[in-house]
Amino acid sequence: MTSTLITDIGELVTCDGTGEGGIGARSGQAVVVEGTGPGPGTIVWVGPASSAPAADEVLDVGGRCVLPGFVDSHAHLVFDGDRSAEFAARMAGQRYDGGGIGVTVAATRAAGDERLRAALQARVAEMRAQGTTTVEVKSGYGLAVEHEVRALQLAAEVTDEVTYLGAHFVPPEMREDRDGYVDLVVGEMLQACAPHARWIDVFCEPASPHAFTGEESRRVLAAGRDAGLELRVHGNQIDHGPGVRLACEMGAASVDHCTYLSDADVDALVDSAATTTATLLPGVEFSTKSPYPDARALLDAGVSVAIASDCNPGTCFSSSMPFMIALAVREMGMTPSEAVVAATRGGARALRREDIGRIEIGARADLAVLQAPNHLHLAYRAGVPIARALEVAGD
Ligand SMILES: N=CN[C@@H](CCC(=O)O)C(=O)O
Ligand SMILES: [Zn+2]
Repeated sequence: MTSTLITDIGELVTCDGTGEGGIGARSGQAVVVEGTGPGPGTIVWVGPASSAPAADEVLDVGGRCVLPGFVDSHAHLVFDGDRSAEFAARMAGQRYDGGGIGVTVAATRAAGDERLRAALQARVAEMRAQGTTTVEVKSGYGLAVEHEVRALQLAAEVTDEVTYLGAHFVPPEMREDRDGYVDLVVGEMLQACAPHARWIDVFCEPASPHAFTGEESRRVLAAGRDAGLELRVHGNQIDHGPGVRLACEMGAASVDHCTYLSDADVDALVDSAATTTATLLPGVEFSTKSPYPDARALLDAGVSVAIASDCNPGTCFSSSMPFMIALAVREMGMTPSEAVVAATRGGARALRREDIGRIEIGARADLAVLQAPNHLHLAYRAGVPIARALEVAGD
């Protein structure tokens, strides 16, 4: 067991629920971490630097800001292929309708295991280099039994938060038999995939011919729950629809996107705030030229809000949680404190995790450090790589 005392912290952002937006930011603090390595240690002490206990090692962070590592609770990282031309077309006015998923499915199916693994590992490393210490990873670009299982197995090599998303898109070979594809997703594919996943997700979007209706989504989620998986939903991304209310009704941990919300959707999110988090993905609005959801109104109404990257080749090929924080502040009406909390403790809540997303005694020592004195710089210095995961001896 090695203990490490982290000292000379400019601002310690605990996200402990106190202070403006729950940021729990304090100066003059120190943190002690204990670990046996490999893997993250545990936070064993937090308090005034003047009364810090002795430790085996001292890590002087030189007046920088220390905060919980970002919890990116929505990402699609197992894929091959390039869709940059689709992005350029959208910037020229084309609307996103989900059809491009088929391009990624073809490329991903054709890729060898080693190629997919290397790409996945590089994406996770890219995230860590920007301060993300937990990421959820979905399947959904295989859409055939062996390809979905392969994606989940690869995802499990890099995270515990693995999500089965067979209901991402109706693949081309099943286009004439949608019902048959849903049968597969809730039948043989689910049986093969459930042992490799914690979560099940569905792209509930009746506005897209490529995605799933409310009733199809209900079937997928119910089958997943029966198979022991917990629920997440892609909802209300392209247009108004049933996704948000379905997620709330079925007790999903998170409903993600929430771009188009009716008053009834907001009411459902308020009523379900103890169970269901609205995970906002502002990089998608940026990359699809869509309207940003009104996070201010959701927070004021009492909705549980997280922000995540949705890193994927179609709607947002950015892995940067600092960029998402900057967008949340600039475009969605969140204060800098609220955005940081939504990217840490909020993401943890969307994953039903209490051991991450906060700096408290007993939490995992998943920490990030900023090349800056305080958290305001995350949005203030948008586009500048000031955040990174903090490596602590004993980890
Ligand atoms: N909308 C569904 N899934 C992804 C996009 C997938 C893609 O276009 O490749 C999303 O979360 O935005
Ligand atoms: Zn997604």
